[in-house]
Amino acid sequence: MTPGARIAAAIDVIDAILAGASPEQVLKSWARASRFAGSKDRAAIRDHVFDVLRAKRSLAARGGAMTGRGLMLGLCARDGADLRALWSGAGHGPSPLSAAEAAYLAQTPDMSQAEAHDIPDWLWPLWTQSLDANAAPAAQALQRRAPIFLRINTKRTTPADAVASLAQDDIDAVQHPDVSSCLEVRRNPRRIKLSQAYQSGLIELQDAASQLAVAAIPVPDQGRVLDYCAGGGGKALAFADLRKATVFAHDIAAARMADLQPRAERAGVKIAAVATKDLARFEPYDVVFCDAPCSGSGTWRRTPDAKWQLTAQMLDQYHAMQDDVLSRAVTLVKPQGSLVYATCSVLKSENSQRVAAFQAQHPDWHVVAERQLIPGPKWDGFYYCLLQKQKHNL
Ligand SMILES: C[S@@+](CC[C@H](N)C(=O)[O-])C[C@H]1O[C@@H](n2cnc3c(N)ncnc32)[C@H](O)[C@@H]1O
Repeated sequence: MTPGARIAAAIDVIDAILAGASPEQVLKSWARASRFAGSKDRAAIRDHVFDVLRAKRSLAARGGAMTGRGLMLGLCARDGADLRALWSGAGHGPSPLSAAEAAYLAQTPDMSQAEAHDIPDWLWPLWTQSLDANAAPAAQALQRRAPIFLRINTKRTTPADAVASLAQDDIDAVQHPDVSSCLEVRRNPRRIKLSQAYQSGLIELQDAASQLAVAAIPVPDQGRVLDYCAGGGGKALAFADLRKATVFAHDIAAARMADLQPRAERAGVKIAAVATKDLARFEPYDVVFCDAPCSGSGTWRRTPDAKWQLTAQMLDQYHAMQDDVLSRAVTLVKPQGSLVYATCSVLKSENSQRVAAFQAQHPDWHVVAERQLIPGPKWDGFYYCLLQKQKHNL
C-alpha cells in the first residue's frame, strides 16, 4: 500500500470507531477484509488510528471536523506531512483537499486549554488541580505514542546480556537511566514477543514506573508479599523476580489472573494464586500491594479510548472501589508490615485523597514514602504510597 492508501484506510477505520465500534474490533475486521495489506501496512494504519485517538479533540480542531478525514488531515498537518503528495488521490490515497479544507488549514485554530491538551472539559479543572505545573507536560505526553519498556528477569540475566540477546533478533534496546531492571526498546518493538529473550523468560513487557514502584518497596527475604489486585500479575512477577520473599497473587476477578501461571513459568518463578476465600489461610503478609482499579489517567497514551470514555460518575465509582480495596487489604497486613496503595492515575482524588480518606478511618497508619510519577519519556504516570503502623526510615 502507498502511504496515501494507508491514510485512506485509517480514515475509514476512524469513521467506524467514531460511530461507536471498539478500535481493536474495527482494526481486526479491516485486516480480515483487506488481505492485500501486509503486516507493515497494518502496523502503519494502526499507528495512524491510535495517533488520532490520543489527540482527537485538538486534531479535529486543526483538521476542521470530527470525522476520519478531518482527524487524519489534522494529524498530517500537526506532524508536518507533505499534504500535496499524500492527499493527491493517487495510489488509492485520499482525495485532494477542497478549497474550503485548504483555507481552513491555513488558519490557526482557536482552542481552549482543555481542547489543546486533549483532556475532556469536565476533567480539566481536576487535571490542573492535581498536576499543577505538570498539567500541560503530562497532557502533552499523553497525546503522543508511549515508549516501550521491558523488565529484565534479574534472576536469569543482566541488562547487557538481555540487550545482546534482543539484538540477535534485530531489536534495539538501551538501559533505562533511572530503573536498573528496565530497558527501553528503540527499534522493532513489534518483534518482542517472538524474540528468543522473551520466549525464554529473560524479559517481560512492563512500564518503568511499575518497576520503579516495586523496587522501592522493602520486603524481608523470608517474608510474604501479596499482590492484592494482581490482574495479569505484572507486579507479582516483578516482586518474584526482584525479591527472595514468597509471592502471593489475588484478584477479586480470579479469571483476570489466567495469564499469571504461564508468565511465572516462563520467568522461572513461583507465585501462588490465592482465591478471596483463602486469603486468610496465608496471612499475615509482610507486604500487601494494592494496585487498585483506577481511571488509568497516567497511561492514557496506551489506551486513548479510556480518556474519552471516563465520566465524573465513573471516577466516583473508582473512588469507592479504591476505598473498599484499602479497607479490606489492611486487615491482611502483619502488625509491623507494609500496606502499599498504588494506581496508574495522576489524579489526586484517586491517590493522595484516597490515602487521606483511609487514614481518617485508620489513624494509626502513617505514610512512610509516597511518589507521584508524571507521564513522559521515562515512564507512565503512576502513584504509590507506602504505609506502615509505625514510622520507619527507609
Ligand atoms: C489496575 S488493575 C491491576 C493490574 C495488575 N496489578 C498488573 O500489574 O497487571 C486492578 C485490578 O484490581 C481488581 N480489583 C478490583 N476490585 C478489587 C477488590 N475489591 N479486591 C481485589 N481486586 C480487585 C480488578 O479485577 C483488576 O484486575
